Amino acid sequence: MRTVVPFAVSEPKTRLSSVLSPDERREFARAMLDDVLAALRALDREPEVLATERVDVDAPVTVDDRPLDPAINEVLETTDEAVAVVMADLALATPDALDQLFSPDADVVLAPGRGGGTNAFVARHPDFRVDYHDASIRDHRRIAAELTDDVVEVDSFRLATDVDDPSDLAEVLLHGEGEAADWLREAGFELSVDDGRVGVSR
Ligand SMILES: Nc1nc2c(ncn2[C@@H]2O[C@H](COP(=O)(O)OP(=O)(O)OP(=O)(O)O)[C@@H](O)[C@H]2O)c(=O)[nH]1
Ligand SMILES: C[C@H](OP(=O)(O)O)C(=O)O
Repeated sequence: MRTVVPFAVSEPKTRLSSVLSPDERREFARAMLDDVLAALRALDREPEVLATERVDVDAPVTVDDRPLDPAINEVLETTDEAVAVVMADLALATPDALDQLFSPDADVVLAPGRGGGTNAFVARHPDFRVDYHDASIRDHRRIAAELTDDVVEVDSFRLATDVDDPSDLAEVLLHGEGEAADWLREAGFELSVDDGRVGVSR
């Protein structure tokens, strides 16, 4: 099985622009990527990074500057074995959580994200293709169902938590166990609880 981690290098996490500078977004995105790669390696996976431009990471890198759909679909079209795709912003992903993605021996395994995305998947069916963005889990459920009945969805808080918006940073401080949580603390972020509302302050 190929394990692919897509990574936007130059302008990542624009939805965090209100709380992080461009350089901070690059650093934070990189910390989350490193956490995801480490969690995959702890499962004896050999992740490869599908990056929008050259990047110096401790993993094989394929550069493809096209958007996610054509880049990932080319991997699916040209690979004669199962493919796993795990997003680089799953800052809560642990080996145990990721094991829920790899353990089911189904034609397609989907890990939905809060807000409707598709945070990870495993495709053993050779004709599965991706259609990311705009609540993509709906599209991927349809695409998989058109191919096979053998589809499993992962119910995992950790795999469902991708870091898109400033409100997600609280989850990283609460539950993150890797570099991304450390990076936030070193950048001066703290958890804030005000009248039951949880957020971050800096
Ligand atoms: N290779 C590749 N990876 C991408 C691309 N767009 C997003 N990604 C990665 O896919 C993951 C999920 O995508 P998003 O949550 O949209 O990440 P993002 O584009 O950095 O975030 P926003 O700018 O806030 O939309 C992130 O870890 C990105 O690094 C792309 O066009 N190509
Ligand atoms: C890539 C995209 O991420 P989102 O924009 O939903 O965070 C998706 O999962 O379809």
